[in-house]
Amino acid sequence: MNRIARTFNSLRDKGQKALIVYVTAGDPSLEATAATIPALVEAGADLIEIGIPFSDPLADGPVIQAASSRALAKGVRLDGILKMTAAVRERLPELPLVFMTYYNPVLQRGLERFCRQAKEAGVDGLIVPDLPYEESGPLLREASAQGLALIPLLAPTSTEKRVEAICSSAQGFVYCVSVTGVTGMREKLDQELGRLVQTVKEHTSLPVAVGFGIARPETAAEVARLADGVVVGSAVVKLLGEGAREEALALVRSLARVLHARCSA
Ligand SMILES: O=P(O)(O)OC[C@@H](O)[C@@H](O)c1c[nH]c2ccccc12
Repeated sequence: MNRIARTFNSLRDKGQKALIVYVTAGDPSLEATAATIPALVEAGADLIEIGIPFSDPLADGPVIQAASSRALAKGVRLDGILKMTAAVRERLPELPLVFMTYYNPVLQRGLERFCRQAKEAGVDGLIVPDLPYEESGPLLREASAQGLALIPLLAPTSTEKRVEAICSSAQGFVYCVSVTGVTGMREKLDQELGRLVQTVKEHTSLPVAVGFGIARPETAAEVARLADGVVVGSAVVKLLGEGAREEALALVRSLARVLHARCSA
């Protein structure tokens, strides 16, 4: 069993939900990211999503866009990110690590080489938001060959037919986007979220995580009633970007507290 499955299984056995935390690699520096990830885990993160900064992050809102620009301006590139990831992996052998990358950096490196190098660095899965399911075959093959999970994204606007098709080739977990739009903090979740998670659960036995717009423990608790995990990005990235590291860790602790409270669902 791989680290992603092991983590979700052991949380489920304890009646807990997964806290997935996203960080942009290299903001403010790769050294800082390498030090922040263990601190986030110590604060309660169960899985870390490492964002590879990209110049046209079309699925990202202002907070993560700004973090990506800052990292790129500092000269953060894929080779450095792979090295940083390998160092984190060495420190935290059991932590599930997922790369969030747009398709361009993958294509530039070459699908086979990208997947091999990610695997060598200790990565467990990939999220590629701008790769349409219809065109995901080649990457799915290379990722599978390396034992990397290609984690799909589904939105409240996805039709049931599409949910079914995407679930049939999904690996790791299924990422449900809670709102249509870009990443970022929001006050309210989409009314359709419950229906989407339900439909996904009818088509796969993989864990389901929900992300986009979750910033507060109250919202996380609401989502945890529906899904197996919650993804939090912008809220943490914003605080880290402001140099408010202690506040970022406090936020993660407060999210972990509600998600790791034993629930009966
Ligand atoms: O930032 P938010 O709203 O908390 O959403 C999580 C998100 O940041 C992370 O999963 C992510 C960052 N960039 C992405 C692009 C596509 C899908 C997901 C992501």
